[in-house]
Amino acid sequence: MIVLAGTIGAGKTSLTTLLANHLGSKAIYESVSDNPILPLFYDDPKKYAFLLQIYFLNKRLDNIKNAQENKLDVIDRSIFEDALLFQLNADLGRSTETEVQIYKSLLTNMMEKLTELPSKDPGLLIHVRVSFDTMLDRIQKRGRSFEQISVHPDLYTYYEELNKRYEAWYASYDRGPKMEIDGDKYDFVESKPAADEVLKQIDAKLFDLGSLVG
Ligand SMILES: Nc1ncnc2c1ncn2[C@@H]1O[C@H](COP(=O)(O)OP(=O)(O)OP(=O)(O)O)[C@@H](O)[C@H]1O
Repeated sequence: MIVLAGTIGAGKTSLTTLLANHLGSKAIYESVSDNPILPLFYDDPKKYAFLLQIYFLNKRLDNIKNAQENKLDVIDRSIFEDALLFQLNADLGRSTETEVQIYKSLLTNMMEKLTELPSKDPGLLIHVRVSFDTMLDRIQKRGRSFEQISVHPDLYTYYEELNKRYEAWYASYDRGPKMEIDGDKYDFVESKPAADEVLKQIDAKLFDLGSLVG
């Protein structure tokens, strides 16, 4: 399986669609509109951070189970970023260190159990890197009301810190092969040439890894 990673609004879901169409494989999405906890979390992060994390853990495990048929199936968000988001929430006082520790130990326990699956670790992780300015632009343009800084001014710090932490997170990711896409340079949603270039870069990596043969 191939997994996308990156901050809020980086374009993971769009690239998942593009890539799965290009490879002729299955795209597996985590639906935001069906998520009943997300708007509650944005309204009252302290109350709902832990519940949201458990909700996502359950969904991500489902996604991994669904992506076992074909090594080119694409998941729009990796399970490995959730701990980064949850730790940030704890550092901002929206959850406690005890909750983070319990979450991490549950995650480790569940991931150990997944050894039974043929491909529990991604064959390739693709990080879409965007600058803080691009991130803010995209969140605003997409217009999900609960994600807007104009609605929840505290989100500015949350987004800024999240964007900063992604760099270290990507550098330390070691579950398998990885690559980065420059989401500032290549607007693969708006520009067909940019989309073609990004797909070319991913194809080249998949060839190198032996996941695609020419
Ligand atoms: N572990 C988590 N903890 C808190 N919030 C999360 C977590 N995972 C996802 N979210 C929230 O869920 C929403 C969707 O996140 P995600 O980044 O997966 O999709 P997205 O913003 O639509 O990304 P893209 O535009 O790159 O497709 C965002 O509001 C994000 O903050």
